[in-house]
Amino acid sequence: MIKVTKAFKKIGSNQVLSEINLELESAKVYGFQGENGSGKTMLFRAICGFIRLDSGCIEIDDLIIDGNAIYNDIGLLLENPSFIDELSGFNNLAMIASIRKIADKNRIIEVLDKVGLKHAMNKNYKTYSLGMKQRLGLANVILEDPKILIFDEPTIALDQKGVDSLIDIIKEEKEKGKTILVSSHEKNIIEELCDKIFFMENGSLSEIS
Ligand SMILES: Nc1ncnc2c1ncn2[C@@H]1O[C@H](COP(=O)(O)OP(=O)(O)OP(=O)(O)O)[C@@H](O)[C@H]1O
Repeated sequence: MIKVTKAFKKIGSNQVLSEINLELESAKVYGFQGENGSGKTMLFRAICGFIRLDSGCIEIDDLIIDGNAIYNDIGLLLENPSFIDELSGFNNLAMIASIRKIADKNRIIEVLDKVGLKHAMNKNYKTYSLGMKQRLGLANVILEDPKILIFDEPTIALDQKGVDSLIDIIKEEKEKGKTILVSSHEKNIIEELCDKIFFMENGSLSEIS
């Protein structure tokens, strides 16, 4: 369970998160909509512990997320995932997997297959198209089977086949009991996938459905 209580963050004179309250459960998909700059990415970063709130609190499974503690069972896909140019897609994931040793070689191949990149897994990342880079980002998010999955604009640069695999992945992960957060400007994707939809505006959050 993710619990956000009165989360507040100002950067300069800009109120990027304004008294946000949220409770997110497992086995649910939550959609976040809102104009560019409305605060969706900031909220995701705060949940991951990448930015420190000015006030308020974020708790995940009773762990308070602050400068001292982060919850490490989260897979996050940010808008522009970046990997090492000179390594192949496979070796980029293998390097990441070598840190926690949760995913082995077979798991890496399995996720690359799932996102439709198996055929190109030995090619250097720098030769990947934008959509292939986004697919590798997706593979990285699910690689270690995290309990919480956050997808920030996941459809960027994906072709229809890529979008279809993304939808299948999100549905499958929900079935496995994951808590899933998705931001997208594509209304139909949000409506098809999400159990609850939130709208962000100038750092404030409201519930649409
Ligand atoms: N590194 C930063 N330093 C200062 N302000 C920032 C920084 N990153 C984002 N902001 C500001 O925080 C606010 C929220 O931005 P955020 O990236 O969360 O928007 P978003 O809803 O994710 O937008 P988009 O739909 O374009 O992805 C914006 O006003 C933005 O200008």
